[in-house]
Amino acid sequence: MKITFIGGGNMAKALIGGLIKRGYSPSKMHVVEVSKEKSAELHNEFGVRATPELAVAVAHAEVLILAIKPQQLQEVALQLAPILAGQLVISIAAGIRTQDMARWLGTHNIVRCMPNTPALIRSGVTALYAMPAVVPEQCHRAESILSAVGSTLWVDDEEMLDAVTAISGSGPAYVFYFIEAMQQAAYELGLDEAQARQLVLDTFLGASKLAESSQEDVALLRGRVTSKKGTTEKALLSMEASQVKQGIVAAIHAAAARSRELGDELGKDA
Ligand SMILES: NC(=O)C1=CN([C@@H]2O[C@H](COP(=O)(O)OP(=O)(O)OC[C@H]3O[C@@H](n4cnc5c(N)ncnc54)[C@H](OP(=O)(O)O)[C@@H]3O)[C@@H](O)[C@H]2O)C=CC1
Ligand SMILES: O=C(O)[C@@H]1CCC=N1
Repeated sequence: MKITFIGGGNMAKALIGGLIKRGYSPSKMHVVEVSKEKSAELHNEFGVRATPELAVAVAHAEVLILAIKPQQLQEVALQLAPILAGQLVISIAAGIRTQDMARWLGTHNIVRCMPNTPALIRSGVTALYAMPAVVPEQCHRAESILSAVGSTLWVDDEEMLDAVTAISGSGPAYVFYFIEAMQQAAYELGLDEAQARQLVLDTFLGASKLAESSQEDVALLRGRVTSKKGTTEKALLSMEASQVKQGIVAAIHAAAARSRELGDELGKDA
């Protein structure tokens, strides 16, 4: 399957890197990227062809992946409209709704999805939504691309993609933020960089694997760490006092609201 990415930034790189690790041939992937430096990087790092020319890269593709910023999408879609030739269009852009893309692109053959950057190591998770006109074979195509770089799920209500964006699309950043905080504490407590890295990352990996393998609620797993009058209890009380959980929940609501807002703001015709 020949895939053309439009936009060769962070998320396109994560998908391309993951697909190559899965065995996709770089020769089957094109990238349309305006920046010469980024194009050279893409070629050197992944061996894919990167060009600023839309027409040639689109003509060769069976699937187009829109990986530009939401603010760039309308302009690119309007350029694509006259040169599309029945290709499946997959958008990974936050917020932008399929009905708006369909109007700009002149096709309903659109799958909107929300991947995340762990796709680079084939540990991503992607939620997908297909416009009603997309035939099962094309849905399968989209799923096969995204499932090559991690797990996938379908949502039948497009609005749920705003929630997905806030949870798993942006989610790696929240996890990295928590890791940064734990590393900072580790340094302050006298551990060196290598020790802090090992202790923090293995704790995240171990706790995630335990939660995944367990049938029990994570609150119960947390309870097993928390000895009466012990250290964890002290830490969790401190987090409660600082309203850490409420802060995280509020932050995720803010991200979902921003996704909806992007759709409202950028979905209007310029
Ligand atoms: N980063 C993430 O974790 C995730 C991002 N997404 C979505 O993926 C999309 C891309 O995000 P991300 O990779 O982070 O953004 P980036 O800014 O890293 O990538 C977008 C790239 O597209 C280039 N570009 C701009 N205009 C054009 C054009 N007309 N033709 C071709 N290329 C162009 C940009 O160049 P320049 O910088 O010069 O403008 C940039 O290199 C967004 O819509 C985002 O919502 C979805 C899931 C997760
Ligand atoms: O921050 C953003 O808007 C994008 C969408 C999800 C992750 N990054």
